[in-house]
Amino acid sequence: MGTARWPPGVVPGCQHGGVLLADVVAASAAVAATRARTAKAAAIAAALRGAGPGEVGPVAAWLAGELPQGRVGVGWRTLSRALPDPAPAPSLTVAAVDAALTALAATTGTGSTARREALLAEVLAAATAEEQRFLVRLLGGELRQGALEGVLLDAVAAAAQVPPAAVRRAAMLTGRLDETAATALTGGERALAAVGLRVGRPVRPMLASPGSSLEAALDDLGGEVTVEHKLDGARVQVHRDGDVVRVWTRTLREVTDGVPELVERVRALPCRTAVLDGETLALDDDGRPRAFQDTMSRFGSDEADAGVLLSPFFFDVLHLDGRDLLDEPLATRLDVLDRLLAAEEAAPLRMPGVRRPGPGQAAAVLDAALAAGHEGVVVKALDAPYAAGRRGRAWQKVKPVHTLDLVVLGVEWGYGRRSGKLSNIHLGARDPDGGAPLMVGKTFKGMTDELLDWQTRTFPGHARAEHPWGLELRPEVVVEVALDGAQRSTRYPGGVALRFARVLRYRPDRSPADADSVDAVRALLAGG
Ligand SMILES: Nc1ncnc2c1ncn2[C@@H]1O[C@H](COP(=O)(O)OP(=O)(O)OP(=O)(O)O)[C@@H](O)[C@H]1O
Repeated sequence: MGTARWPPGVVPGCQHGGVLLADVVAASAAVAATRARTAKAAAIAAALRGAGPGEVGPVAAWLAGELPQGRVGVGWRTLSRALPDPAPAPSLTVAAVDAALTALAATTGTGSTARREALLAEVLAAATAEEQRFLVRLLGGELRQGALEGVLLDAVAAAAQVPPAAVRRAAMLTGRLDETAATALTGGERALAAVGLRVGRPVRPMLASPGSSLEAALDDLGGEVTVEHKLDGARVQVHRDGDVVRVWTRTLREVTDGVPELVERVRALPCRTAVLDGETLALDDDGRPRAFQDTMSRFGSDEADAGVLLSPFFFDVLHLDGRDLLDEPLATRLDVLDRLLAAEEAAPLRMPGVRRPGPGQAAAVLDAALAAGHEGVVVKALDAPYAAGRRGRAWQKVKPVHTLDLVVLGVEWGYGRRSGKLSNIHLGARDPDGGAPLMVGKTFKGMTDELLDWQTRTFPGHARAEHPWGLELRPEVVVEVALDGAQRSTRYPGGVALRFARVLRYRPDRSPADADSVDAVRALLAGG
C-alpha cells in the first residue's frame, strides 16, 4: 500500500513549517502551461507529495480551482477593493491561507462585509504579486474548471500510488475532492475502499449519455431495460435519517430549507433511513410541466417563489433502512423503490416508466412522455449498478432535439433594436483535457426581451475584462442551447463550430464542470 511519507519536509525559508502557498501557485502555473493531461497530473502529483496530512485537502481542492469551504461569499468588487501592495517574498503557508478562508466563510451577518474585507486584506498583504493573482482567481471561481477534476483524481492516484479507479470511486461517494485526496494520501487503498455511502452525505449522481434514437438505445442495451419518462426539472437527492430529511441538487448544493414540500413527502414515507434519487418540477393543475423557469425559481438564491409547488418523481434508491443498494442491479433497486412508494397512490412519487417493454411499448412510452409535455425518455439497463458520478451507457437519454449545455465566455453589446443591451453570447465547450473552455460559436438567437434585460443586468457581475465590443466573462454561467448540428471550423480552437445555435435557457443549476465537452460537439459532426 503506497502512502506519502510523514512528516512532510519543511520548506526552506518558511518559518512555521508546512507547504508554502507559493509552491501551489507554481504547480498551478505548471498545470496551466501544458495541454498534456499527463504533464498536468504530474505537476499536481508533485505538489500533493510535498503536502502534509492537514495540507493535502486544500492543496488538492485549490489545484482543481475549488475551495474546501465552498462559497466564501467574496465578490469581484470586494476582492479588487481589498488588494494591497504585494509582499516582496513568499511566506504564506497553505495552512494559514486555509485557516483564513475558513474564518472568512464563517464571517456572516450584520457588519460582516467590513470584517471580511479586513480579513481578506490581511491575507493578501502577506501575498506576493503572483500569489495575489492566484488567490483572486481562486476566490473569483476563475480557476474552477470541470475537466481539472479528472486530472486531479489521476494525480492523487499517482501521488498515493493507488489505482485511479479507487480514488474516483471515493470521490464520487463523498462528493469531495479534498477529503478524497487526504484519504488516499494518508490511508492508501485500504482507506479508500472503506469509504462507503453515508446517509447525510450526498453522492455524485449517475448521469445519462445521449442515445441517438430509441431504437438505437434499445438495440444497444438489449431487452433488459426500463424506459422511463425524462422530466425536465431539477435533479434532487433526498436523504432521510429518522425525522431528518435533507435535499441536495445535482451539483451537491444543499437546498433543504427551500423545498419544505419535498421534505414533507419523504418524511411521510414508511421507512427510517433512505437515500432517494429523482427529478422535481412544478406542474400546473392538469399535471403538465410548468415553464422550466418556474421550477428553477425555487432553486435560485434570491427570488425563491414559494407560490410554485414542486412535485418530486423518484427513479432510484441508493439506501433503505440500513441496506446499501448502490452495487445492486437497477432491477433490485426498482423493486425496493416500488415497495417503498406503493402507498403513495393519490400523488404518485414514482417516475412513470415501463420495465421490459415489448416492441411497440417502448415507443408508446416515448410518445406518452412527449404528449404530456416532457423532454423524452431515459432507457436504463436493469442489470447495471448505480455508477455514482458516471456518464455511462447504462443510462441513455432519448430526446427529439439536440441540446448542449455550454459555458458563456463573452457577450457583445447589441446594435439596432438591441443597442444598450448585452446580446450576442460567446459559447464555450468544456475541454476534456482540463484546459479552459474552448469557444465553439456565438448566438443571439432565441433571446426574449426579458432575457436580454437579464443578461444586461447579470453579466457585468461575471466580467473579467471590458472591451469596446462587450465583456469577456469568467467561465461561470451555463446556458442550454438547441442546435441543428456541428460543422468543421478553422476559426475556432476546437476545430468545430455549432450550426444554428439558439438559446433555450440559462441553467443556474449547472456548473461549468457539468457543461458538455468539445467531444460532445464533435460527436454531432456526423449526425448534424
Ligand atoms: N427518469 C429519469 N432518469 C434519470 N434522469 C432523469 C430522469 N428524468 C429526468 N432526468 C434528468 O435528466 C438528467 C439526465 O441527463 P444528463 O445526465 O445528461 O443531464 P443533462 O446533460 O442535463 O441532460 P439534459 O441537458 O438533457 O437535461 C438527470 O440528471 C436528471 O436530472
